[in-house]
Amino acid sequence: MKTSIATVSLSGDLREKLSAIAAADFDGVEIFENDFLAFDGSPRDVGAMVRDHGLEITLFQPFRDFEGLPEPQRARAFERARHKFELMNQLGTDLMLVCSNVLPTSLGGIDRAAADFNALGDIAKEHGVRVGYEALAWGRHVNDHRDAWEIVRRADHSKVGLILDSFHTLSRGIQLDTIRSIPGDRIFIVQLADASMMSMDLLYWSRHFRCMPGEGDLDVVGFMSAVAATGYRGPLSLEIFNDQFRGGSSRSIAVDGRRSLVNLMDRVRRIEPENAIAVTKMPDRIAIVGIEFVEFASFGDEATELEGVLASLGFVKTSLHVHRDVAFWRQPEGGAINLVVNRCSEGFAHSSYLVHGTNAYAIGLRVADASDALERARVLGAETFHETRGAGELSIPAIRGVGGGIIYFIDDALTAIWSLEFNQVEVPVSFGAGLTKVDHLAQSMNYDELLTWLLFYISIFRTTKSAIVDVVDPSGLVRSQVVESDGFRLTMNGAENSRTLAGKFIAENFGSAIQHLAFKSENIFESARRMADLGFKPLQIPENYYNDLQARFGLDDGLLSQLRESNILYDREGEGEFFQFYSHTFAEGFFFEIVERRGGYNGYGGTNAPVRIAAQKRALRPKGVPKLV
Ligand SMILES: O=C(O)c1ccc(O)c(O)c1
Ligand SMILES: [Mg+2]
Repeated sequence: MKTSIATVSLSGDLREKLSAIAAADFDGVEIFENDFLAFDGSPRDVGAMVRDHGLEITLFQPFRDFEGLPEPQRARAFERARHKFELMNQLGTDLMLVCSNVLPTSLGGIDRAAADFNALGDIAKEHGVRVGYEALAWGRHVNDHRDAWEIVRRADHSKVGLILDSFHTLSRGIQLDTIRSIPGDRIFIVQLADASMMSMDLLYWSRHFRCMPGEGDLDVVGFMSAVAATGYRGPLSLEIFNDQFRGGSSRSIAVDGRRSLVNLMDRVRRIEPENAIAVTKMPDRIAIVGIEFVEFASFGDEATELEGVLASLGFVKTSLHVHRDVAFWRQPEGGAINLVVNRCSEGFAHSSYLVHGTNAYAIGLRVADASDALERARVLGAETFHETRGAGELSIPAIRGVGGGIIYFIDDALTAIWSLEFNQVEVPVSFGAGLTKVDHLAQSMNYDELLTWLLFYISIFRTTKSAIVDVVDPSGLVRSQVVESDGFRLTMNGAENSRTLAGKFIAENFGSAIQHLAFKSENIFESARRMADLGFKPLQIPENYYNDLQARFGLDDGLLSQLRESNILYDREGEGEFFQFYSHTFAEGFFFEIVERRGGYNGYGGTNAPVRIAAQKRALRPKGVPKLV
C-alpha cells in the first residue's frame, strides 16, 4: 500500500506540513497549488524539500475549468496547462489533476471534452507528464465518475487517465459497483475522504466538512473495495478539506490520516481478501468484553477526600497491593466494579497526579487476548506504554489514550494480578449501595480532539459510534460523541470553550481526561437510600425540572415524588426508561453518576444534560459550596 495525503488537509506552512506528513510515515504528498503559491521558494526548492523529507509528489492539483470551452477561452486553457506542465517538471512530479469544469460558459458534450483531453494528452506527453480527470460532484456538465470515465475512454490517450475521489462518488450516492468495470491501470490516482451526514450544498459540504475515512458516515470501505477490485495498486491519497483540521495540530492530523488508511485497508482485506491491497497483517478489531478496573491517581488529603466519596458510594477497601500504596475498592456485595486508588509517591501514577491532580488516569479493558489488542493498537500507530515492574509483578500490555492516560489490556490470564499482587483486608462495613458495574465512562476533551479519539476507539476496538449530539452548557456548546459495544460505553465530550463545565475541567485538569464515571444500579431508589445513609450528598435538581417532567411524561405522583426526593433525573425512549443522579464535582471537576436502565433504554439521558450541568455549575459558585460528604 502506497500512502499519500494532500497538503490542503493540514495546517501550517508547506514546511510544517511536509514534516508532519513525513513523521507520520506517508510515502507521498499531493501538492495543492495554493500551498505552493504561498511558499517563498522556487519550484525546484519545493521539489527538493519534498524529497529531503523522504516523500514523493504523487499529484499536483487542481487544474480547473479546462474541458469543453468555446474559443478563445479554450486556447487560454491550453496555454495555462503548458505553463503548469513546465512547473511540474521543476517540481519533479508527473501527474496533474484536472477537475471537471464548473463554468457556466462551458459547453458540455462528451466528445468535445474527450477531444480536448486527447489534445491535452499530446502536450502532456511532450512534457513527460500525465493528466488525470476528476468529476467534481458539482461539475457543470460532468459530476459523476461514470461520465468522467467515458470521457477518458474516448480521449483514448496513454497520458490521460481517471481520478476517483470517494467524496464525489459517495456524496452523490452513485452505485459503487460502477467502479468495478473500470480498468485499474486507467485510474491514475485515488483520493479518499469521508464526511458526516449533513444536508447541505455539496460544494460547501466538501470544502468544509470532509474527514478521515472512518470518522464520518460515508461507505468509504465499500468504495475502496470496488477500487481494489479493479486491480488499481497506485497511491491511496487523503484529500481532506476540513476547517478544524486547517486550524489543528498538523502532527496529530497526519497521524490520524495514516491510521485511517491502515484501518480502511484492513477492513477491505477482511471483506474481499482476493482483491485486497497489501496492508500490514494485524488482529481484527478488538472486542471489549468489559471494564475490568478504573484506577485513580491521588495523594495526601485529596486521596483521603476521594476515598471519602468512594465510601459514600458504598465502596469499601477490600485489598491492598503487596508492595505499593495502592488500594482496591469494591462494593461489599460483590458486583463487577473494581476501583483502584493509587497513592504512590513515585512512578507514572504520581507524575499524573502532579500534573493533573486527582484523576482517573488508567482504565483496564477486559479483552479476549491482551497481546492481540496491543498488536493491533501498535500497528495503528498507538503509543505503547511500559512501566518497570517489581519482581513477581505482572507486566500488563498498555497504550496511551486520551490526555496521555493509560489503557491496560487484561485477558483471563492477566486477572491473576488481583490475587498475585493484592492482599485481602478486613472489610469493616457490611452493606454497599448495590452498584453492579461501570455503565459508562465520560472523557472530556477539546472539540478539535474529538475526531482523533473517535478514530482511535473505532479503529482499534470493535465499537460503533452514533451521531454527535449538541449539549447546551450555560456557557457554550459541548458536543457529545458516543462510542459503544456490548461490553463498553463511552461518551466523549468535546468542549468548544473553557467556560463550559467540560472546558473548565480540561483547563483545570491540565488536559483531556475521564471526567465522570457512571455506575449501574438495578434499583436506583434503593441505591440512593443506602448512599444517603452513608453520607452521600446528591446534586440538587431544581423543582422546575420535576414540574416539566410531569407535563412531558405524565408520571404518577408517587414516582414523581420519589424522583424529586432523591434528585433523580428521568428519561424515556419507547418502552425504555432511564434514571440517573449525580454527585457534586470534586478535585478538578470530576464527578460520579448512578444510573438505572429499564426496558432496553440505550441512551444517556441527553435531554437532562443541560439541567445537570447548570446544577453542577451552581454548586461550584464560591459562596455556599456544599460539602461533599
Ligand atoms: O473543491 C474543489 O474545488 C476540489 C478541488 C480538487 C479536488 O480534487 C476536489 O476533490 C475538490
Ligand atoms: Mg478530489
